[in-house]
Amino acid sequence: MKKHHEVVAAIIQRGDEILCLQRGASKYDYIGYKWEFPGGKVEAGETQEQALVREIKEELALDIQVEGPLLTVEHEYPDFIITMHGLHCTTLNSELVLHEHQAYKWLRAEELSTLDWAAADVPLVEKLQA
Ligand SMILES: Nc1nc2c([nH]c(=O)n2[C@@H]2O[C@H](COP(=O)(O)OP(=O)(O)OP(=O)(O)O)[C@@H](O)[C@H]2O)c(=O)[nH]1
Repeated sequence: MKKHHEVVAAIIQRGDEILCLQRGASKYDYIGYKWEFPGGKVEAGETQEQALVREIKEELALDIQVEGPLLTVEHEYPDFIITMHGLHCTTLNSELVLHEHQAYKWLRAEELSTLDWAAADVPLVEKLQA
């Protein structure tokens, strides 16, 4: 049976721009170099909000405030399944450091579709553009 992960993803808004991150190489080629929203797996005993604040601090050295839900997506990849909660966030500081990703962009909602998104993110991008 495929592993199932609960994932949180931050839609971080700064003015009218949203933070997009590019992953590096991955053992799964369908994820490597894809664009995604910052975040990661919820660990045992954590709330979605706690997991997201922790992940964004680890990945970007950024302090965020979680504002509320955008959309939850369930997506089956060839090797695992994720339930991903996309949450609207704002930043408390704007200087970020890339600890785990290879690139970032701040884009307006209408520009998001210029990137090659991880498949699970497509519904989030569509909702942001609706
Ligand atoms: N953070 C994040 N993960 C996403 C997004 N879309 C998407 O398919 N994922 C997938 O969800 C999973 C999240 O795991 P992760 O690797 O970022 O999280 P983590 O740091 O807790 O995991 P690790 O410690 O195993 O590396 C990955 O398989 C990732 O490819 C997204 O927009 N943001």
